[in-house]
Amino acid sequence: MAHFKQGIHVGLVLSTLLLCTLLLYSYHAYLKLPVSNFQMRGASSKLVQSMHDIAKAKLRDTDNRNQTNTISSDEIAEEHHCTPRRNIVFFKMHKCSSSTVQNILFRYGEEHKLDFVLPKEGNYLGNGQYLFVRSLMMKFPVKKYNVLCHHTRFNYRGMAEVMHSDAVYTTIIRDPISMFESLFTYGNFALAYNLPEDKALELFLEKPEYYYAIAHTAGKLRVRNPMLYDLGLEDRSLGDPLRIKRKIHQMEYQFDLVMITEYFDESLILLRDLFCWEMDDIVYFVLNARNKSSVRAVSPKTADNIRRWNFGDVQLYDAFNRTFWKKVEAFGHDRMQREVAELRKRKAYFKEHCIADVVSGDEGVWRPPGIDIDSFKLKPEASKNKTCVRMIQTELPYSDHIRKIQVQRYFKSANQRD
Ligand SMILES: Nc1ncnc2c1ncn2[C@@H]1O[C@H](COP(=O)(O)OS(=O)(=O)O)[C@@H](OP(=O)(O)O)[C@H]1O
Repeated sequence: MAHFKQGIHVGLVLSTLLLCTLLLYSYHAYLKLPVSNFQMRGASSKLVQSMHDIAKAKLRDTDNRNQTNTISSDEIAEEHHCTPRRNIVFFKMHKCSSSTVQNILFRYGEEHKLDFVLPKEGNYLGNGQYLFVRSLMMKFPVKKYNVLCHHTRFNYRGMAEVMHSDAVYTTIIRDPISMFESLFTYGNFALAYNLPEDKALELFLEKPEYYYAIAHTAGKLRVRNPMLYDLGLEDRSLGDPLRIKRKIHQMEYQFDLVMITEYFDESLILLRDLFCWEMDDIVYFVLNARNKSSVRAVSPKTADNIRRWNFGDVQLYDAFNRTFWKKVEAFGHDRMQREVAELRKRKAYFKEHCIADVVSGDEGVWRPPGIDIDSFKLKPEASKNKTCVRMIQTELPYSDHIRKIQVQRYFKSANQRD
């Protein structure tokens, strides 16, 4: 009996020791886990971001969002250095300063001879209603493409099929109030709903369900939660709180960076950090801005109505605003201030050297009837400077140019090239 008790005692001591060892081991393993983006600081941010990227790439490759992925140290070491990103999806969100970002990508892609996913003509992959699928694009003899940055409806699977597996996914969103007003006015929804132009927005928002039903039948207009619509949320889910929540949650995994129009320069600094690009790669002039005379004032009541009707976009904006500021915090507020100041200095430099004048309603710049768009006139000496010329080039002519050089690259023999 005494032996038996002693045996139990020894057994208990041994199992306690084993348990302690296991606990210590797990704690050690826990400490080695990647910290969240929120905790990132300065130089370490790229490493953690890379780990995050690898984890996301794995998530995508396995296409199993519930699976837990382990990251090997080899993978981390390989990703530790900063290599400029050339495989990029920029989901071009309507009326969210996306033409300005697209121009940055056009310039970088042209300079580095990257392969773009291109519409067969014009600037839309599809007609704005279809989710992206490869049949909407021009075919080139390449297995995968580098950059996708034209208007379409977001479809992660469809895009992943044509993009490299390490592509970074980005987009931009805007305050739902100014976004909706811009979309409504620029899109001339007054005409579509047969409403008097000067009160169309207010009248639409008095009976949005009624007008939405008309739009729905016509299957044409993105008038409810337009950002979520662009992001691929099905029409029938645009008023469904649960599906909206799920969509936003899914986006947290699918996008590496969601920029914010209201913090455009800060957004570009985060983009530059993610892409590992030079400061001059992200300089820009604001493109596709309406002249003030074409912008409608929004009263507080109308603003409330816009928010109520577009509650999904409001949730989207709020969620990614929080994510955005966590990223800024991780990046470092001081560093952000310094880099924004540097970007603005470079912008001022290019403005001084390139721009003679800002004009409104230029015939050469596409604009909807009745809307004036601001555009730029170059200084005579800048008209031969490629950077200046490209920086002011609007979406349609620049898309044509990119299409032309890509066709030349793949389909025309050397002696046919001009
Ligand atoms: N840098 C920067 N900062 C703030 N706002 C900016 C910027 N660049 C463009 N914009 C505004 O974005 C609107 C145009 O958006 P898009 O280019 O996405 O429009 S489009 O869908 O391609 O037609 C358009 O908004 P509205 O003028 O209100 O229509 C532009 O003024």
